[in-house]
Amino acid sequence: MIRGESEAREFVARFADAAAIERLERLGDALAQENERQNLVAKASLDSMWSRHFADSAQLLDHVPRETSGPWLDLGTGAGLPGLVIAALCPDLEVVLVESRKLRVAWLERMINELGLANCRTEGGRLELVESFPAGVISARAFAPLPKLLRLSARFSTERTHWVLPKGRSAAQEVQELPKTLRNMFHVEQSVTDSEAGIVLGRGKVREKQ
Ligand SMILES: C[S@@+](CC[C@H](N)C(=O)[O-])C[C@H]1O[C@@H](n2cnc3c(N)ncnc32)[C@H](O)[C@@H]1O
Repeated sequence: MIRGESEAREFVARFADAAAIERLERLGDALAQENERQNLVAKASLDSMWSRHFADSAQLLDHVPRETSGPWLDLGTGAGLPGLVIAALCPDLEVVLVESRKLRVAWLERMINELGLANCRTEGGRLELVESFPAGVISARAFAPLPKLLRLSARFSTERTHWVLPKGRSAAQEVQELPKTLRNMFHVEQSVTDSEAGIVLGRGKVREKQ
């Protein structure tokens, strides 16, 4: 379990080179500033940016095989979590950020430009209106209850899709409440940033009609 900001930095550094860590430093500074204009993350979390946000996002990489090809589809990216952090850490991986709120989309696009993330793009608008494509990975943090999340994103999944869904303290219960066929597809691993939080993990195609 990660305790404190310096452990969180060390944890994130496992996944990336110095240039990527520098990108996250810049992202952290910009996020703190932007948070004064729009409410991107809880104010109280700004002092623990690395543990609450960056390590919390980066840990998803431990659940996706290195050879996985993209695109990595992040639903309801908001402040950039986890999708923008993943894009900053993995410049060779194509990452698509879906976000419906205009101000947040503008923030994400500004950061993609400022950090020079040629591997990352936004789909500004509601997920329901985004044209389907086969996603290598689907992630979503604090986006929607699991049944709704799966219903809205099923059409992007294939037999090869990895699902990495940080779900906080409700993870096990949300999986338990899924219909049996879906329940068998998913399991929960403990988060390294919060001992009571879980990440819902799975592989494969979710049918659009459940
Ligand atoms: C609670 S925030 C979480 C943001 C970020 N993932 C995080 O963990 O900090 C949920 C985000 O999903 C976006 N959102 C909600 N419904 C959406 C939809 N149908 N399509 C695209 N974005 C959506 C919201 O605008 C919001 O930014």
